[in-house]
Amino acid sequence: MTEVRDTTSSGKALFATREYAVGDIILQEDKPLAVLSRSSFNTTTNDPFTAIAQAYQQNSNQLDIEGKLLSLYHPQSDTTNPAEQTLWKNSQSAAQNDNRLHKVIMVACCNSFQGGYVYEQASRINHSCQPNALVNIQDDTGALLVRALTPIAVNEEIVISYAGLYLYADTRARQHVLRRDKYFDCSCVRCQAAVDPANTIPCTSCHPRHQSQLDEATQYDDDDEHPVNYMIWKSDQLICESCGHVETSQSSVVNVIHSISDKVLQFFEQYKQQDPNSKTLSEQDDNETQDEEEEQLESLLQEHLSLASSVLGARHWTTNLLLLLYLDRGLKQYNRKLIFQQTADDDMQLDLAEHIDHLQKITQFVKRLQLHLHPGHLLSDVIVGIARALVSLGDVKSAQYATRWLDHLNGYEPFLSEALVKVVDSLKNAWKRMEDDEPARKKVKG
Ligand SMILES: C[S@@+](CC[C@H](N)C(=O)[O-])C[C@H]1O[C@@H](n2cnc3c(N)ncnc32)[C@H](O)[C@@H]1O
Repeated sequence: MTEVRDTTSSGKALFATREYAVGDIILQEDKPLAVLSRSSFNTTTNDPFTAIAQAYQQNSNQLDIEGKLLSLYHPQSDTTNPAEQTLWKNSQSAAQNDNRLHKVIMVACCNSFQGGYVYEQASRINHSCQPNALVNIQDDTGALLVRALTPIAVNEEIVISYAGLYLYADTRARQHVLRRDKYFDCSCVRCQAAVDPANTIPCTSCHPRHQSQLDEATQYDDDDEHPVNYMIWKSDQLICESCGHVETSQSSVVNVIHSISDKVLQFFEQYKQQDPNSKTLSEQDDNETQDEEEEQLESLLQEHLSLASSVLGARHWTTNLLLLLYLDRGLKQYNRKLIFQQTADDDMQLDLAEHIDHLQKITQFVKRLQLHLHPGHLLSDVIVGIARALVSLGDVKSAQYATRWLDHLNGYEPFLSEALVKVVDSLKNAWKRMEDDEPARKKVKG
């Protein structure tokens, strides 16, 4: 049960009128009000604003929904917000002097979910970098469910993340992406907090750099006898938690952090566009070109990961999100190899040990952010990937270890697809099946 109310800083918003526990359904909309995206209709342009205009004009119930669409949020002509001014200006020519169409385009830009879906109620839900709810949309029908990610009290605002993977980035990067892609300046609690744990680097005084590079022990931070001292971003400066050394926002260190963060952000965009999994069938290249692109992308990923970890260290968001992409790719390659080889050879076992080490590091990073979100929110796919790879080794011990990893997903079941819940259950029980089969296997071997 929810209600739309006005707020002082972010327009209208959706509020809870009863308590919700984690996993409860807050809102359900069986179909969207409109689908306004390039892929939804037969659009013939590369300009995203013209694509929205074409999609709208081809929408058969255009006249019935126009009133409802125009009542959704869109910038006014006198807006003083630079991001909204840009949206206003850049979308104007696509509307070809049709004021209503211009507003529809802006409504789509400010309110649509992935796939171009715009909803009557869900499009009233504001963004927060500390969300308490998660939206799930069925690809084919556009049916939408909003579930509570954290316990929600009566009169609490329902907030979701519009930031995708960047939810786990630092404040500067999140704000940049939201301004660029969603046209607003985020005023959420996390953006206003003094401390930004995603922007953490080894202390520049305790760990002097050689040609701006960290030594390997500091970079990997896995030697318990020589712990690394970290600087945390607090109220506009980096402060060492151990020696008290300070780097102000004007220091060259901060410039370096910004320039690497910008480079990584650019790389993420390139990765999103080139990743074969995110391309539609008509966009996919032939096998040879695909292999070349894959190789290039992989070496670029490695290059960026090595830059981030050697300069910004193991706890910085750039290192951890790049590591997550690397892990995801590694697990997919592992599974592909397994299909051809049936059993994992020594090299694959070493790869798997490295993947597990990476997953441990990213899990620690997520905990340090203190977002009050379940680790499954970022890591469910890779946790299942690791468990699948462990079970494929075929021995009881590895399968038991897989179960321990899958236990990290306890409590996150309402957010997993039905198919994935089945996979998780079957992987969790794999060691019991192996144990039952063990005498028979030993007999065959003997
Ligand atoms: C999908 S609408 C959400 C509902 C909207 N507030 C309304 O009045 O209908 C998205 C717009 O809400 C505002 N908004 C959402 N989250 C915000 C936030 N964290 N900080 C500031 N503005 C926000 C921005 O104007 C954004 O373009």
